[in-house]
Formats: sequence, structure tokens, C-alpha cells
Amino acid sequence: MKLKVCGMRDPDNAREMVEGIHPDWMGLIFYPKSPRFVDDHSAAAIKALPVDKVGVFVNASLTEILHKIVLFGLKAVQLHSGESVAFVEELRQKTNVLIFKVFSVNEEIDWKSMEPYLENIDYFLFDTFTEAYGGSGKTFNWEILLDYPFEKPFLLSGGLGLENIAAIKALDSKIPQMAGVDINSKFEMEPGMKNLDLISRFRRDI
Ligand SMILES: O=C(O)c1ccccc1N[C@@H]1O[C@H](COP(=O)(O)O)[C@@H](O)[C@H]1O
Repeated sequence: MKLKVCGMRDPDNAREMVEGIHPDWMGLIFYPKSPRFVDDHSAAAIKALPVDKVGVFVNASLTEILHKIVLFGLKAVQLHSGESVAFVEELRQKTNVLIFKVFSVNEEIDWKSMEPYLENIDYFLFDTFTEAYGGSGKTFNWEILLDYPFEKPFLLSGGLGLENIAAIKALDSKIPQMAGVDINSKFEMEPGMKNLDLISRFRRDI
């Protein structure tokens, strides 16, 4: 199962995380209203670390996303708001990084509305709905995902913690398209500062 550790912004904490955990991806949140917002100075320091970086964007312009991809050597972008199909298509044409399209889950998922994105993205990512866009620390009802109708792989997110390991593995065994997990606020000492001991335990047991 792939592992994305999101919301890193302290270069020392990020380096220790990469050296100790070797995640598949590290997420950098470029949304100024997030308590995990990474400024350009810190992102530049993190750029050199040997891990694939995912830029997380909320209501960002195409120009901003393309600029950050080049500036920080991003390998993927996570589109965490209501980006249109046309927006994603244009992004796909202008860059070759992986695209994760987020769908925030409230009570239900409208599978039909996801279909037009299929040809221009690499992963769907399911997160718990929150007015703050992400980082809620809450899980959603994963039963909904048992009806997942596409071949496209997806990542599970939203409030994942050590207490969810057994349930994550059970879900993973039932849905072949589930490619990995995205962890964030449940592994923090404070917003943006990860507890590496907790992440190691998660990595070991997942
Ligand atoms: O973490 C944030 O502050 C955040 C803000 C805006 C958009 C995305 C954000 N984080 C993403 O939220 C999910 C779930 O996080 P959590 O486990 O519930 O804390 C994760 O994908 C982060 O990338």
C-alpha cells in the first residue's frame, strides 16, 4: 500500500521523516489558510529531500500551480477544491506530473460526477468533507467505497490514525483499486510537525 505523509513544512522534521519512514510521497500544502501552509522558503529547503513531493492546492490558479511545480520540483499535484474538468484537462496538457483529484465525502458520492475526470487524472483521493477543505482529522463512512465503480486507483484519506489500521487493511483487501493512504493531522505534535514515532508504527503495521 502506498503511503503519502501530508502537511509537512518544517525542513528538519521533513528530513527526519524521509530518512526514517521513506514514504512514497510527501505532501506540501500551498493553501495559505491552512495551519499547515508551507512558505516558499521552507518549501525550497524541502525540495532537496529524496522523496516525491505532492503540492496540495485549494482554489489555486493554473499559473500558480505550474509555477510551484517548477519551483519546487513537484512530482504530483493534489487538487483539493472544486476544480472543473476543463481546468484539470488544461493542467494535464501543460505538465506531466501526476494528478490526484480530491473528492470530499459528506454522506454520499456522486460517481457520475467523477467520470469526466477519469482520462486526465492518475488517482482519485477521498477525504472527509469539511468547510476548511481538508485536515479535518475525521473519517467518513468508508462503506460507500465498496461501490467504487472505476478501474482508476484511489487513495484513502481523512482522519486516518493508528486506531484505523485494521479497518484500512480490511477495506484494502476488499477493493483492489485502493492504492494507498494519505495521513496527516492524526500524526502531529502541532500543525505541520509530525510525530515520527507514530508514523513509524503506522508504516510498520499497515
Ligand atoms: O491539512 C490541511 O490543513 C489541509 C487544508 C486544506 C486542504 C487539504 C488539507 N489537508 C489534506 O486533508 C486530508 C486529510 O487530512 P486529515 O488526515 O483529516 O488531517 C489530507 O489529504 C491532507 O492532504
